[in-house]
Amino acid sequence: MSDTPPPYDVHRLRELAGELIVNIRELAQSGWTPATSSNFSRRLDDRHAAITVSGRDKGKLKEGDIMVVDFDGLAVGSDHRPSAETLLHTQLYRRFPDIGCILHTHSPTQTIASRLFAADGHVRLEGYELLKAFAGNSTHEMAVDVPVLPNSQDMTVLSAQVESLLDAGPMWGYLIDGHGLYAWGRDMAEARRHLEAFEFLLHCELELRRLRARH
Ligand SMILES: CSCCC(=O)C(=O)COP(=O)(O)O
Ligand SMILES: [Zn+2]
Repeated sequence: MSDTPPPYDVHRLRELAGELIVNIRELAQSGWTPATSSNFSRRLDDRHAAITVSGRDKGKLKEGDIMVVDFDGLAVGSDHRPSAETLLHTQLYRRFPDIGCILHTHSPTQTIASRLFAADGHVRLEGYELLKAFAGNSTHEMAVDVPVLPNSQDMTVLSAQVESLLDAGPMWGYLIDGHGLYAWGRDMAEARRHLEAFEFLLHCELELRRLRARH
């Protein structure tokens, strides 16, 4: 065992791991994390994040299923493999000091919407009261275009696409085609609010599409 203390606050890590586990279990119970999919993280400090270990059943997470990475995506003080999508988390923590929590889920609604709207490159959410759930919005009289990125197993490809989108304007999340949704916020409460707003609004768009196709 090493005598060198870890380069992060161990008490803060335990606190954040507890919060992650409670929230991830709730999301798993909603059916948003099938077949070990999805990954989740919290900023620990200005160089480290707590993130889920790759491949774990998100409905049965324990404290040992949360590990620490630096903002290069390298494991810190752990032999586990961090989420395969770690780079998509660390790029946001690096770029935005205000982001404290990132949630990535694979709900049926998110995945179906990503397929249906992939050709458009975005899903337009317009005129909904729930747009006010996104931090900084105070009216329904606006539109939010949720980007839909082509999927890739190469995280450098995906993260480069995300960087270009972030250069273009403010975002609260994005879809990846045939894959799922990324959403984030200052803390867990804000990230959950954004995630749940996306889920609700995407569901509305899918239902509207279904109903309009009948008439
Ligand atoms: C069987 S899920 C495929 C990988 C994925 O999309 C995901 O969200 C989970 O990957 P992780 O390495 O974070 O477990
Ligand atoms: Zn995924």
